[in-house]
Amino acid sequence: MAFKKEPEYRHGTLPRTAVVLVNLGTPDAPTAGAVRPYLKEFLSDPRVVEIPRLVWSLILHGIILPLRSGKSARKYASIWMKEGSPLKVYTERQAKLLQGLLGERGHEVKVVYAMRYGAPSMPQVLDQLKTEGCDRILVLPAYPQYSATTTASVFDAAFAHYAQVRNVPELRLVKHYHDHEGYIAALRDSVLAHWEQNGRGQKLVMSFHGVPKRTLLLGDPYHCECHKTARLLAESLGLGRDDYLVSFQSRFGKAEWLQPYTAPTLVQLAKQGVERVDVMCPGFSSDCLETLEEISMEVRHDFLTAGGKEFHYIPCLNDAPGWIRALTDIAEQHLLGWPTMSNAASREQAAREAEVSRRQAELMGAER
Ligand SMILES: C=CC1=C(C)c2cc3[nH]c(cc4nc(cc5[nH]c(cc1n2)c(C)c5CCC(=O)O)C(CCC(=O)O)=C4C)c(C)c3C=C
Ligand SMILES: [Fe+2]
Ligand SMILES: [Fe+2]
Repeated sequence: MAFKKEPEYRHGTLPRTAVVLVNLGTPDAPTAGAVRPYLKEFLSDPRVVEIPRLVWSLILHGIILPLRSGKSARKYASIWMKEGSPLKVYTERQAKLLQGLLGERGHEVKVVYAMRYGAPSMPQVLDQLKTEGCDRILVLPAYPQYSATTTASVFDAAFAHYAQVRNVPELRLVKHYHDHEGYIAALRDSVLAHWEQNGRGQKLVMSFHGVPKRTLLLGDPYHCECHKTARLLAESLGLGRDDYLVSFQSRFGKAEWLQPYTAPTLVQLAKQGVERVDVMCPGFSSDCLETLEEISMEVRHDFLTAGGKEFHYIPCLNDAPGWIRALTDIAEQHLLGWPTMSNAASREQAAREAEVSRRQAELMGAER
């Protein structure tokens, strides 16, 4: 295969380091016509559905896409914001705010966002950074917990893109931050703020996106990382073992997924006489279809129908200032060792280096 010709970029253009915040992706519009190609791209990823390709292709094109696109579009329509899909709106805001805070901390870094599926696509964004002369790239997936279905797929897309590039940039990847103190503190603060405003429920339910149970048996650490996040958050809130629950949502298909499942868990709580629950989704850094529609609408309905009285949904971290600080800390910790200081600082460093070179040259002259 032929590697592409290198673009002519503007040498000396700052910054040369970029952070790419990558989220899952979302359709461009809440219509069947826009949802279908998005689902096709997403569900064709072998990291997401581990079924022999030919069999899966028949199921996907024959059953899933025709049946699900319209149904899914109606759900998207129920949560669409005037600026667009919540997932994209919040991811874009996070990238802007991260850019601002890294700048305030003296880093000369460009922050952009990309989507694993849909737009703006990773190849498009990584190509753009190349033409701008960025040769150090930090890929920061928006997923706190590592899973092969999500995080590894983002890494695959970066590797696949650079496999076609002649002059590959330095590349760093953030694998996870499920136990990062800033992330846990931001979650804790969001719960405390909610309790302060609305009072406190009998149980705090932490619902994470599910994955097939088979992936856990094959060694994916996702399940473990979700439980660690939950334990650390519970500890930081001073909760006892009976005060909170971990569950897994968004099951897809007939196979067994991680248990317990969120919706049946809430129905069971209602039937046991639990009147008020607080529900949060710590694995999603932005609100999206799976939180706003599935949890805050569908599961709320299930709980109330089963006899529950009050269902409080605690929003995701979205653009909360504490979360942006944590995200900035995470990025900063991974940028360590890369020359990202501001122009002023790098000019000072350049002046110091020039002085050292001048002295060395003098010494070499003296030795001759
Ligand atoms: C088919 C298997 C799926 C796996 C495995 C899976 C893992 C997984 N997903 C997220 C985060 C999100 N998923 C979202 C939507 C979504 N997820 C699946 C399927 C799987 N996810 C589908 C088919 C959809 C589309 C919506 C639908 O038709 O039901 C979203 C929301 C996107 C949005 O636009 O708002 C997120 C976010 C994680 C974290 C994860 C594994 C850990
Ligand atoms: Fe999903
Ligand atoms: Fe869902």
